[in-house]
Amino acid sequence: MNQHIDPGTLRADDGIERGGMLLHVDNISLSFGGVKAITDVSFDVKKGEIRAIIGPNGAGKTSMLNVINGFYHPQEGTITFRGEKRRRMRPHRAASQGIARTFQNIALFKGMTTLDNIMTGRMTLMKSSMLSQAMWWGPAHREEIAHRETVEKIIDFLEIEHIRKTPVGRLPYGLQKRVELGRALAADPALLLLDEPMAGMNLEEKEDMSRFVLDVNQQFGTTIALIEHDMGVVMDLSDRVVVLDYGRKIGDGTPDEVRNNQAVIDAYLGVSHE
Ligand SMILES: Nc1ncnc2c1ncn2[C@@H]1O[C@H](COP(=O)(O)OP(=O)(O)OP(=O)(O)O)[C@@H](O)[C@H]1O
Repeated sequence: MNQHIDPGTLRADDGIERGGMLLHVDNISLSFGGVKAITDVSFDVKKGEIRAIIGPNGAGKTSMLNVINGFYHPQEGTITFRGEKRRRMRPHRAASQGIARTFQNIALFKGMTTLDNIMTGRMTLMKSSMLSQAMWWGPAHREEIAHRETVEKIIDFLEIEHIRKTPVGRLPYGLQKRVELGRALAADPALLLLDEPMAGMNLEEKEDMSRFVLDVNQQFGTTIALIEHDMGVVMDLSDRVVVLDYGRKIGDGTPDEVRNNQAVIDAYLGVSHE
């Protein structure tokens, strides 16, 4: 059984009510040379919800996550996060503002243990200087103990105590994905971006991961935006779904609304756009 984590150990309340607007994506367009990855896309993410971004291959989903976390800078449009309209910024700023993400291809330190990988997720929250951290001195010592406690709670929550000392490169794929979720969670995100969290998983691993994503959302109250190809998972997990096709938004609504949207059905059946 999952241990309940006291949200008080996590990020301070940002004043946005559950259901209030956490993120606005407004009229975003992004090109790479002549390739238009995203064209005039707008949507929002409400605090506390699970928001899926779906669409066929090459629809612009990963590009959109990269715009949200500051990795790509769109030519047009604006991102407003927690009421603040963003100017150009780097991903580490997004992390310190409370946006964390996982990647399509796992991006963990393979030679490091589960515990150390998850600990790296707390780096952006560490206040003591690099020097005092390196010397394990005074405030740095106390700070590390506090961070370590939170990391241990995350390890309990994700039921990975048995692999806490195992180098992640030795773990099966499904567990590596879970460690990556743990590392993102350790950053104490206000918005958690998951890029295909179930990709490459077998049915049992998918069920486990779905349960953890739901538990993170419900027990931590973390807002989640996820890309996922498995429609069963998307329809089960999400509160609302935005659908992209060839870089444009073609649908937006509850899973039922999206399922019955003719443009979405056509896109998935490969109906011509000419
Ligand atoms: N760094 C880049 N340089 C050039 N083109 C890019 C770059 N990133 C994405 N693209 C192009 O932008 C378009 C959208 O790609 P993106 O990876 O965002 O789609 P996706 O919906 O995530 O696809 P998939 O489901 O296959 O991962 C594609 O045509 C892709 O080739």
